[in-house]
Amino acid sequence: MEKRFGALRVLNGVSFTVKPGEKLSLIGPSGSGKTTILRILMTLEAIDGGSVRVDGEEIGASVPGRRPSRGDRDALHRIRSKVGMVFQHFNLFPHMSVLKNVTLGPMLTKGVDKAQAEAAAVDLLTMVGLADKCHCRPDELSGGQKQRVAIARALALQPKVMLFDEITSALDPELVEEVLNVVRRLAEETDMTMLLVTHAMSFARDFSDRVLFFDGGRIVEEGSPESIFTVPSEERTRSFLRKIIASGQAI
Ligand SMILES: Nc1ncnc2c1ncn2[C@@H]1O[C@H](COP(=O)(O)OP(=O)(O)OP(=O)(O)O)[C@@H](O)[C@H]1O
Repeated sequence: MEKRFGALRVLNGVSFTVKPGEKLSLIGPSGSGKTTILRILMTLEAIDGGSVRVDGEEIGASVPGRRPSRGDRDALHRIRSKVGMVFQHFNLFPHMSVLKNVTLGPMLTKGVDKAQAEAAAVDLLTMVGLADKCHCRPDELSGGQKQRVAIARALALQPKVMLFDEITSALDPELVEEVLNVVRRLAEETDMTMLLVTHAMSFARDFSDRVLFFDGGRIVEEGSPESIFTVPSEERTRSFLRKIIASGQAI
């Protein structure tokens, strides 16, 4: 796929396939295009070249000056219904209770009735350890709790693919583990396909079946966590990891 923002070429011939159930991490320097890939998969950004296929649904590049066809819009809609995303800054609805944040999607987009949506939401909130917070509003929660609500909200739509975009970057350090534990459990206990963009290398190493290293809008190297983190073959990967280690982060 290709992606530009104005004159800036953000993704340049990026091509990869993710197997059903695979846990994939996207790592690389700031600005290398990782978040843009997740936003494309979530249908929040259009591509300028190539195509994207999610669970058999394909979308092609947008054509300047041409409105997307009905078929393109339907494919976008079907892809969106298969993909859930958790963002760095939670993006909860601030004026709604935690429970409503989780029930709204299934009720609006899947026509699930209120009682059923609430029962499912309580189960999910229990799973993320927040059953006692159902009637709180987001501003009454810590960052870690908000992020766990955001995970429950994405799961409520029963996605086949979950995208996690730097979900601990906005958290105080002591809250990071409570969120990562939820992701760890999902990775271990479900067969969802999961893509993770992260600067937390030791988590990427534990979590992933495979790691893609990006730089300058391209995949520079891909492989198992062991190969990427212990014997990277590309100098750009080695240089990136040296900087991470020099900053004091464990890998
Ligand atoms: N909506 C936008 N308009 C213009 N430029 C954008 C937009 N979104 C992203 N970019 C630019 O695209 C490039 C890639 O951004 P992206 O957020 O995908 O990188 P990233 O690898 O996720 O970086 P980080 O690790 O800092 O989040 C950056 O140069 C960024 O400034």
